Amino acid sequence: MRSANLAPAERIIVPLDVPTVEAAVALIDRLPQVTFWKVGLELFVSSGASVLQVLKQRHKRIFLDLKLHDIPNTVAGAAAAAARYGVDLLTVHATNGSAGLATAQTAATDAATAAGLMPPQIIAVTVLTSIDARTLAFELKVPIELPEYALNLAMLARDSGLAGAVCSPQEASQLRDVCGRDFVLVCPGVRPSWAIKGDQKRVMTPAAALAAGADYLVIGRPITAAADPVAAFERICGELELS
Ligand SMILES: O=c1ccn([C@@H]2O[C@H](COP(=O)(O)O)[C@@H](O)[C@H]2O)c(=O)[nH]1
Repeated sequence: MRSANLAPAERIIVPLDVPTVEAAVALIDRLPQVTFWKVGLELFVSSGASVLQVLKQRHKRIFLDLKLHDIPNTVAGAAAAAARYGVDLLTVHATNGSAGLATAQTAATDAATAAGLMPPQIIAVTVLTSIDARTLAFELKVPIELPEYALNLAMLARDSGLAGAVCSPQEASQLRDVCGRDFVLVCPGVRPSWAIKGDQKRVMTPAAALAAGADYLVIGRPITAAADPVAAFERICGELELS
């Protein structure tokens, strides 16, 4: 999934972080200009896969953000099941290690091919954007600097055959330089200057994130929790077009 010729609006992935499929459909229909939606843990756990069908019917691209993390056999089974839904992107944690990452990609590719579908691009979550350097060092006891740790995890994903990584835009430039132009970088932790950070710790503005090398920006609450989500989405697109 090369992203070279995409318009700014096509680079924005909006998460459906809502508790019911009805709320998800309302959001999808309120924002017809959004081409790429993310289904994450809240909606998938509450409502299962039905929303994926809704998105398919509306010809939307789908990022299934389940952040799979388990032993290789279990991750492979879940990745294969996800691939049979015909999703475009799927997440696993890079900390699965190389065996789990490689098995997930193979299982997803085999399952999609057997079903006559395009295989999903599997991308590895490096360091959650809600984690700051202090938490990484003092709670998680990771003994190297956060940017170096994120880079190591991205390289592990690349060397295990994955298509890309999820990272903070603060690490995007370094990951782009090392992992190459074709490695897909998906960045949450994106906040326009006028939005609040909430629980996100390692943030950048949308324009700065794209300039740093992100292919896709995951932008949720600044759009979905805005009084006028359509105006918020258009404002971000306008800022990206000016940059
Ligand atoms: O490191 C990560 C990985 C995934 N996410 C997901 O992205 C969105 C961000 O939503 P906002 O409302 O823009 O904060 C959310 O669905 C997370 O699960 C992330 O934030 N950080």
